[in-house]
Amino acid sequence: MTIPAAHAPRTLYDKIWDAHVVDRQDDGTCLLYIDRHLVHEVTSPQAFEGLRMTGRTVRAPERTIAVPDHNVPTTLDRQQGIDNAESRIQVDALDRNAREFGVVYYPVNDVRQGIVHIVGPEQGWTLPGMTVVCGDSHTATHGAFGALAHGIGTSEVEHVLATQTLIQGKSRNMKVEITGRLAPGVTAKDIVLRIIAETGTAGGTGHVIEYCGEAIRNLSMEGRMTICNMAIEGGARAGLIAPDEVTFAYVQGRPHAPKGAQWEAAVAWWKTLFSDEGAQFDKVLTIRAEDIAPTVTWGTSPEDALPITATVPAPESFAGGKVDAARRSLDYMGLTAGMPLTDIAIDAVFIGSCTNGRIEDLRAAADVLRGRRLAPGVRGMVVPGSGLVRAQAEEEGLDTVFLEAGFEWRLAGCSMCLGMNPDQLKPGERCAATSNRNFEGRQGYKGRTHLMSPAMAAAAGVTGRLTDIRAFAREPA
Ligand SMILES: CC(C)[C@H](C(=O)O)[C@@H](O)C(=O)O
Ligand code: SF4
Repeated sequence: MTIPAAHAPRTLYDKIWDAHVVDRQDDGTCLLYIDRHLVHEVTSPQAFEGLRMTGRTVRAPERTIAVPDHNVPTTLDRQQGIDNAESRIQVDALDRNAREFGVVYYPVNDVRQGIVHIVGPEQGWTLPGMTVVCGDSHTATHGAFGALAHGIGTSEVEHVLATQTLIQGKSRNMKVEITGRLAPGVTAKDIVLRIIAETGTAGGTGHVIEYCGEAIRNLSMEGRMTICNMAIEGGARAGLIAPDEVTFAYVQGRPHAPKGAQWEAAVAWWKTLFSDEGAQFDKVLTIRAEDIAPTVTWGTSPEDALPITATVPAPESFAGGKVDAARRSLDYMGLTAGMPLTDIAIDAVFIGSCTNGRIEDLRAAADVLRGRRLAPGVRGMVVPGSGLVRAQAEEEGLDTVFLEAGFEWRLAGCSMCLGMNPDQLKPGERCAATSNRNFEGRQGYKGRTHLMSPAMAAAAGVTGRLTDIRAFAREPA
């Protein structure tokens, strides 16, 4: 029996896509309606300039949300302004553009300012079933709500500003299922590092990944955002998680979430947003949660990830082109094959970013640090993902825990995730980081990055070495 097209089982991705098609060309290319356009200062100046030069306006300013994050200083004196000219020009341009074009705007001195991917969900701009775009690759984060969230380039930013639509070809469907339950000490970050270690950074190329399975269902929204945030590091166009009661509870009551009868109607629709029984995926990966260990990266690509109990791999153990890449990675990272990962000494700890800069991440780090101190010679920085995350942490006394442990307690921004502001590693410095990219120079010229969960980064700070949180948790503070 052939199932009529209208009733053919569809994936979550298919459903959101279909609901947003404005126009379809013969070759399948579509014009999609965009529900939310998030804007930061790095990828928007030319786009606004393009509008200005052609006398156009922003089509839907009430759906356009601007916030500076990459270049802002995170020190308490940041109202004094930005020293670096390039950074200052970008932040000033956003300020001028946001006001001139009348978009929603959280300036640097607003308590709601923060990393764009933390602010969107926090304010209730990001909702299930929406299309969300931003001139930023980690827009995938918003997929945690069951929203189709794409990173776009600057010319596309201009197109969306002007038309509230985006030209897109449809990606293929990929399913990543995490069955069973996570062991103690294992977090969303470990799941996603493990996934990328298995698929490689190109494994998701041309696909939208839907993450599902018991271990995903059991994650908080914070954990789900950590997973979707790194979909892009696995090469995918976007990551998605079907919305459920956890999602609705997170969204309800947020400033821009629907209210009253609109809320009821919205939830009724959101409940239809899941992949139908029998829906076809082009690619499937299944991992047992029980098999996932606390995971860290050893190299200069997010796929260079291993359980903390492993040793630094020998380049010859890889196949093809990866042999040279691994050799170069080890050289850059200053590591020797065969060395236990837990022998790697660190100089710095960075807790923050759109991957792990939310309140739960800060709580997890503080739980490890309570009554403990950074190892001698190790410097640490906690950078909340938004002003509201910072305020919440202070209400819970987490700032005191961090300060007593010897960490700096900063204002919100991207900070040392990519060091576009003064928060950078010095050449040769090695950092336990909760961010998402360990590329050469990512956190500062010749800086060395090991990616891991907030609890693992905190534990590394205390011992001065990469540390297995499971063994650490048994030691008295
Ligand atoms: C600056 C911006 C365009 C970039 C991105 O697209 O991801 C940044 O956020 C990053 O994480 O490298
Ligand atoms: S926190 Fe890092 S990954 Fe996230 S948007 Fe900022 S620079 Fe990009």
